[in-house]
Amino acid sequence: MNIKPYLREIQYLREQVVTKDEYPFNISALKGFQSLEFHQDVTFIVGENGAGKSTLIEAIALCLGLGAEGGTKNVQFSTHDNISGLSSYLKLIRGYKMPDDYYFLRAESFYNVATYMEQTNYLKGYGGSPHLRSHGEAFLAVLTKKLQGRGLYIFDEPEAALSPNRQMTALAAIDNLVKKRSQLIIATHSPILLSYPNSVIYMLDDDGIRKTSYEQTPHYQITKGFLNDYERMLDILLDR
Ligand SMILES: Nc1ncnc2c1ncn2[C@@H]1O[C@H](COP(=O)(O)OP(=O)(O)OP(=O)(O)O)[C@@H](O)[C@H]1O
Repeated sequence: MNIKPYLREIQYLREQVVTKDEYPFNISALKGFQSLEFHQDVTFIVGENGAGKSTLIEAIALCLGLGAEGGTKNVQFSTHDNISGLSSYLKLIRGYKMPDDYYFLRAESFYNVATYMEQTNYLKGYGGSPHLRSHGEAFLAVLTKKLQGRGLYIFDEPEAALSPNRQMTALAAIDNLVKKRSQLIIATHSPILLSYPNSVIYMLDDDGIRKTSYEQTPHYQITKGFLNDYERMLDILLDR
């Protein structure tokens, strides 16, 4: 029996927002946004820097009861006071089964989570202190050791510390988690991760949030264009 998706949809209660001209409600991509349906395996959120991916991903994580800086549900701390109010206006539509496991892997604050895990001496599943590994090694240890499957996992730029080779390792780790009945929601800039087939890709831009295909993403097109003819691209970019 298929127990997924754990999370079916989010709905944005925009009509209840009073301060529509303030962050995060003034983000262009959110202006016409009403709801977003999740894929039972992987949902990708993409968009240009500043499009609002982290804001949306953080709000989904907060609605699920995860801490803003990441980690498991037990990790609840904040090193700074810049959490957006978006989560108060999101309604989660869940599936009929709850996941057994939750994790929010957030590249920008992973260091803080690692410090917190060390201070609280709770390193179970991490295979030792993340601080005693490279940034990329520590990320991969979360994907391959900490996450147990049957989980709902939220990742924000998991590729941040990974070489292209290790991004392919991460892709295989994501597939392994899907095969262990997990559902993942991933904000990414990685054309390697985005190739994952059992997925939907949502693009955030000034026109809103829309579904797109892998080959239509700028990530695919720009990377392909650059690598296919990097000398010509360098001529243009460097004006030579
Ligand atoms: N705490 C904040 N207060 C005010 N504006 C903010 C805050 N955090 C982010 N913003 C703005 O909101 C917009 C969306 O930011 P967000 O971090 O969600 O983008 P992103 O798509 O995740 O970008 P990136 O790919 O660079 O991580 C940006 O214009 C950003 O400057």
